Amino acid sequence: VQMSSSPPGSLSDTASKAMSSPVASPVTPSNGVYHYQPPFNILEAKSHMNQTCQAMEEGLSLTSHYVDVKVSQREILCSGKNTNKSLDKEMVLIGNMDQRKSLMGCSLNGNKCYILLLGNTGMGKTTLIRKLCLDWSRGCIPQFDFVFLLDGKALTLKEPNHSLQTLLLNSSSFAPSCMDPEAVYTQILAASKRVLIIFDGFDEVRDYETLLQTQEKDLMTSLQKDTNGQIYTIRQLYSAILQRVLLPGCTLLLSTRPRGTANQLLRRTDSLVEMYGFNPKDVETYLSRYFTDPALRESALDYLKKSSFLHLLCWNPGLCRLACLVLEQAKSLAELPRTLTGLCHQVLCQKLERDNGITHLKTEVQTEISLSSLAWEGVKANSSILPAGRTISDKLRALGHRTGFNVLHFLFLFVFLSFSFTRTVTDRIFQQNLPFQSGPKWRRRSHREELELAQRFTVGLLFNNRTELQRLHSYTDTASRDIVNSKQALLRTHLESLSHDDLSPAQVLEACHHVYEASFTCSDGNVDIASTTLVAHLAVNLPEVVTFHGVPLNPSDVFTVQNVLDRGRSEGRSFSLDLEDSVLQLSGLRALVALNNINTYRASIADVITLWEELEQSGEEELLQGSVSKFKIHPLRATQVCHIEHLAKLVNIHMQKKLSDSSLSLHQSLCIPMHLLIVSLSYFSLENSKVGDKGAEKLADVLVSLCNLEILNLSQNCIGDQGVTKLLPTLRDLPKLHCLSLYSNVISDKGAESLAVILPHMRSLIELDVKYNKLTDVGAQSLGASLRNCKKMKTLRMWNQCIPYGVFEWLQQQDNRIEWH
Ligand SMILES: Nc1ncnc2c1ncn2[C@@H]1O[C@H](COP(=O)(O)OP(=O)(O)OP(=O)(O)O)[C@@H](O)[C@H]1O
Repeated sequence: VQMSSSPPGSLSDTASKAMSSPVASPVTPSNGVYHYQPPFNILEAKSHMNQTCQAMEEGLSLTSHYVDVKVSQREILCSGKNTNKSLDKEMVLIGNMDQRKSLMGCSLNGNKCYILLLGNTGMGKTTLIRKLCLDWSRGCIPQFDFVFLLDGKALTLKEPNHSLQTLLLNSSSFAPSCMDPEAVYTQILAASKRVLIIFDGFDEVRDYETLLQTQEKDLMTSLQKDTNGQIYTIRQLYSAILQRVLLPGCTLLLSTRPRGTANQLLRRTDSLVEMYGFNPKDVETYLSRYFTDPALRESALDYLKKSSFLHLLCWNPGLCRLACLVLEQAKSLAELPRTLTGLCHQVLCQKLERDNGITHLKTEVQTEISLSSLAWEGVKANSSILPAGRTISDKLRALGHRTGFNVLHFLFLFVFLSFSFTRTVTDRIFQQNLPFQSGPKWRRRSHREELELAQRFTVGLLFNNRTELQRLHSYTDTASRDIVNSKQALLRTHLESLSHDDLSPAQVLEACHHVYEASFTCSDGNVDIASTTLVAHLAVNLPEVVTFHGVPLNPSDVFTVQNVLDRGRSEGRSFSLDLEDSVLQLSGLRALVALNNINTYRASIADVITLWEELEQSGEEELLQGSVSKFKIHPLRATQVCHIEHLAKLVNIHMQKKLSDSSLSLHQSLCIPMHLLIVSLSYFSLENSKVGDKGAEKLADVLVSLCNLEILNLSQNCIGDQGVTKLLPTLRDLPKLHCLSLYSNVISDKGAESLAVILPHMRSLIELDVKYNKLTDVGAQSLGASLRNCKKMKTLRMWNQCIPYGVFEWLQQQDNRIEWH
């Protein structure tokens, strides 16, 4: 990740060598030019940071194991209409090809003051942040003299015992001891532009949202005054930093998982950066760093490539690390886990066995509170933190640490869930916590990644090998069999009674995962018949159009979906797939499109074209032909200007009858279905897509081909007179266009006059909307006059504040055939 444009061996390092003692002012005038003077011994702070940030986890260090991942900048769509913004929706979802284009590295160039780093569990946010700190300590980010890494988990500390000074100098990743904290603090305040504060460890966006809520006025005034000796809670201080009450000039970097609503946060954020995990090459790099012995490395890589699902799970760096742990021990390919549950189960057993933990754990369970009830309490409270008020022995706590719950959240959950098949989890509680529940409580909770993972593990474990399960608790064989049997039956009834047509796209994906975990977790290779009927049941009952619209599909998601759809083939089913806004990799798109029981599919046009090009290059004619003929764009939902460009490219392919300029052959036959799809398009909406005048010009080229277009919605797009003038000749030639919306653009009288000239030639037009543009009475009257020659026109929406009501009434009297709004 390129964090800065300046070379290592930076200004601040050089300067700091010369300035090892604190100076009174960081900025001193000399000859009228201000030279920045670093305030204290930066080298000492950097050396401390270097040590604290190096270690990733047991035996791994950033220097030896870090894989340079790319991050992607995402656009924020602020329509301003939605008061309860969900982060997932408000960020512009981009297809794989656009994603690649935006892999440009995260530039902390000082202009971006509020940066949000997004990524799901295990995607490497903390690791990236540590690398950033390490880079700073090595002088690669010279624009910051102070970097403070603050822990989100500290929010749970309720006691008011910090001032800003002690928070930064004692509770962050900063130097362990400061010779003259007062002086350093003064420097920090005076040079807040050279301060980077990083918040890591919050579970989700919601945590930040709550910190942005308005605080009491007295408290804010007191914080602003920053009176010496005054102390606050961590929450108050975090909140004041995020609300720019404290250190207003500093740069903020917040890391979080992307779930939850983020109304206020999105408004403040300057830059949104997302982590996409490892690509196949990164996985190889990781393995080659993890396995230093060449023979071991080769066999691990070979095993991994042969275990499809495990290989795909490595897309998540956290899971890649777990995969390496099992690869390290695997003696044969057959031993490798085939599900997420299997992977976590093996890692857990490995860790427990190494620490001789099973014995401890069994004793603990018998003498202490039951771990299973703790697990369910945690899941029910949506928390991975051990429930407060419970007395948990130090031994158990230490075991939790050893098994990695501080490192990998889900592993921790797994430890506890392994015990959920005990009597303390009654059938009623078990049923209440099964997936796909409805009701307001669940609507809120169902967004929780932890809960979904817990449910997935539960299903996987239930169908796991009995002896494996028994390794983790001390029940007798019969008792454990009864418990598992009764819970398996409950789960089966639950899954089979689902109304599949009512499942949301995300729930369909979850269902695919559940049945996959149930079918393939069992490590002895004996696939349980009951669990495979779950796959068949889902495949038979899925609706004909399976949509994952707007649900990002990672490589392992694609695998489980493919598993169910493919099973549908043997059950005589075929499907239409909606993969629009599913942000899936090309390999995933290819895998799904290649299924021969897929009738049609929709996906990002740019990704689809790239797939075709790849198939053409690799000479896979049959697959190319299939993927062209199955592709469907109708009804087209274009929401960004780049979608117009992609559509233009598609039209171009159709016109030229070849995929690219370098294509040798024409694909006459391949172009026919595409041609039909494009020209059959009747509805085209680009509402609120920042089209602008430039986009309008590109759009005009595309619209030429859409001769069946009936409805065109271009509302809220900043299209002005120039843009509308470019569009008009094309609009005039669309023979079927009966509804045109240019609502809420910036068209003024000049544009309205051009429109008035063209209107009588748009013979099918029935409804025109130019409401909330910049027309005055002049433009309104031009349009009004033109309407007399528009035979079919029935409705004109044109009102805005600049048109006097009298003009409106007058127009109405002139032509009462038209409905005026
Ligand atoms: N770039 C990387 N290079 C090497 N290993 C990585 C990288 N990113 C992540 N990892 C591995 O994945 C593990 C999980 O990563 P990390 O803790 O940074 O994820 P996270 O996004 O912060 O997760 P959470 O949201 O659960 O806190 C790390 O402990 C490390 O082993």
